[in-house]
Amino acid sequence: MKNFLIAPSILSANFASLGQEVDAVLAAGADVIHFDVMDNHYVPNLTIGPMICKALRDHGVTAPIDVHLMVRPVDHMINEFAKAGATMITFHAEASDHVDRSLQLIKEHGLKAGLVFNPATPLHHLDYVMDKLDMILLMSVNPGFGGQSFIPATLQKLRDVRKLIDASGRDIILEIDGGVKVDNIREIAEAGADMFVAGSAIYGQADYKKVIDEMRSELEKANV
Ligand SMILES: O=C(CO)[C@@H](O)[C@H](O)COP(=O)(O)O
Repeated sequence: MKNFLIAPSILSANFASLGQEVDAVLAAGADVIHFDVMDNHYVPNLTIGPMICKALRDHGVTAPIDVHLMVRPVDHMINEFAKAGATMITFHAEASDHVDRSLQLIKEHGLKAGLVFNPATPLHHLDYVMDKLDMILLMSVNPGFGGQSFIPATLQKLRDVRKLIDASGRDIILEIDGGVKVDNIREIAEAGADMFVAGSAIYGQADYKKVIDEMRSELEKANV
């Protein structure tokens, strides 16, 4: 089976006990912690910053932390999250004045770097930077909130990006975020995704292990 990664989004966790919420999804079999950073400027919501990322590291979290920056500008936050213990950092191309420089900055910190595309953002931002990407994150909802429905047009976009990645010959993770559930994860995998962010589908259930196991068993059936 392909190396699929399941990344619970802590946006849907209980922030009053975040350390335990992260421990619980990792014990339940999650591969990566997805960390949504919103600034009430690039997106109409305000969430968590580098202090919380560092607090999770200090709490003892050793799993990869995937920081999704929904902020404008991005470079200062890249530096702060690198210090705070991020493993990978993605940002929206239109939120950076200098996309190539921001990608380089992430790489200089020794972290995985990626670009994020909103549902209607065209893929031309990939031109000329494929060689600097470790990940590409496609949003399958408009960013800002958990609990939205998967936008079906994203399936074709996944197929298009999968072709670009395969043609590049590079080992770039294709990440999908928004409305991922047990009942659509297989189709999303078949469209080309490797890494699956799921917030409400996991944290909205009492038994995190049961959902993650169900997701994995759907992924095992994927024809890829
Ligand atoms: O970045 C975002 C929203 O902007 C996501 O990471 C959501 O947190 C995903 O939540 P669900 O759609 O899985 O509930």
